[in-house]
Amino acid sequence: MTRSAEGVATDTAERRAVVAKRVESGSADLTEITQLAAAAGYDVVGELTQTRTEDAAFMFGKGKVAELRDLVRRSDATAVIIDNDVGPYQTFNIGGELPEGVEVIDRFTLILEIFGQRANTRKAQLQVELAELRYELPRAEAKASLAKRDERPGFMGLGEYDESVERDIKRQISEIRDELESIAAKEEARREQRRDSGFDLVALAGYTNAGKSTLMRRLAAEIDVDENAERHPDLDTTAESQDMLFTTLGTTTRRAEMEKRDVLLTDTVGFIADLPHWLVESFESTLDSVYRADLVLLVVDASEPVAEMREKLVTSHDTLYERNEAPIVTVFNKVDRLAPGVLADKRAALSGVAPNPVAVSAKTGAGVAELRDRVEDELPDWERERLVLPLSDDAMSLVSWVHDHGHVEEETYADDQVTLDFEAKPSIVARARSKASGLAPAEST
Ligand SMILES: Nc1nc2c(ncn2[C@@H]2O[C@H](COP(=O)(O)OP(=O)(O)OP(=O)(O)O)[C@@H](O)[C@H]2O)c(=O)[nH]1
Ligand SMILES: [Mg+2]
Repeated sequence: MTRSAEGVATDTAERRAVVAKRVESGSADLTEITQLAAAAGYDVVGELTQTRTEDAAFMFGKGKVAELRDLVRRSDATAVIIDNDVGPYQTFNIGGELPEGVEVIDRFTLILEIFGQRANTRKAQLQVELAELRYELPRAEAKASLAKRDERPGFMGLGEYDESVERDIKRQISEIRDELESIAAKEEARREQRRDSGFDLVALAGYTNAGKSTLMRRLAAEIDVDENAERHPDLDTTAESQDMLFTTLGTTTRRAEMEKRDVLLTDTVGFIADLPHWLVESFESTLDSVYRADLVLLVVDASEPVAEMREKLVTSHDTLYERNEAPIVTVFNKVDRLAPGVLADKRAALSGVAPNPVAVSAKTGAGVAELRDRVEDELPDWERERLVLPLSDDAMSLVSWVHDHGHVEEETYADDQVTLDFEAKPSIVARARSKASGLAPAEST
């Protein structure tokens, strides 16, 4: 795939990359790194793979590096993207063999580059910065020890300088952590406030490109953004969809169109396999809206081969396992791309990792009604309550409050009282009861 990146960044016209990968055995698969390169705005102009044990100095064999240099020259590439965990020395050594000015990028710096381009909220920017600093820290340490070892005069000063760089990085990391924590606390308060208003919080999770944002738009009702956007920056009408990895980085929340329940749906950043722990940790709080939801919809692309679906389901479950508190419903998306009969086979093959999935096409809308029903079924049960209220202004505002926060089954008016039969979340029922008990009896006229 050599997709040019319209709309990603303006200065990407001149970005051409050779993608390369080393594996210990078997043959290297460049599909994902090529997609990531495209997502970052590179034209992939060459490919190179090698099956061999790791070379300590160059990652690849020396001959392979020479081949890489020729390929870079021929294709006029501006960068080499390596789908391995390339050490700082290896990066330096490979760079030294390449034409002047050609960048050496590994899988993680590439992902960081994508995140950096997409980060459009303070939180996302802080997370990218944090990940960059955590990537830099061991490299600064390596440089400092190199400088110390080096006996050439004049390098002593550099050694001391680099230790101060290290201290500086650590200080910045701790400042960013503090700010992220305070953002997380605000978000938690906002979730609680939304719950108090009677909303159930449903989060979309899953591997990048599974179709979360497309499904979100299917399920969502239009909301008045002008009114809400400023107060809640995550209430956004546009959760972009593109056939690209990591289209969505920040979280977007919209109200879902449901029969009974008031649901707020949050779209989140996609998962991806094989991320180093420091990168996952830097983005941990992005997933708070998943971990702290009332229900999680785990979306998988059902048009992919079973083996890939299984791997992605396992990765997703691993990511959720530690911290997730909510029930999970698996959604098989893109069923419009499946030949008849294939869906049943995939369901059977994956029943161990995806029991009872809902099959949908976010694109055509097939199965979406069933998904809505399933969401309402799986959300924590509502309580039934009957309140008898006087006919006063205060009681009338309680009646409309109950309408806003629950589902009124029956509302019967008699001469001097109204009977309200309704269902709502337990916390809402409790509040309605306490409001009702505080009402003065109706004044007789
Ligand atoms: N055929 C088909 N394509 C779909 C369907 N749902 C989504 N897509 C396509 O799949 C691609 C990815 O969709 P997105 O909604 O951006 O996926 P995402 O999970 O939000 O991806 P990230 O934001 O990168 O994590 C887009 O090209 C969509 O048009 C579907 O039901 N059928
Ligand atoms: Mg998305």
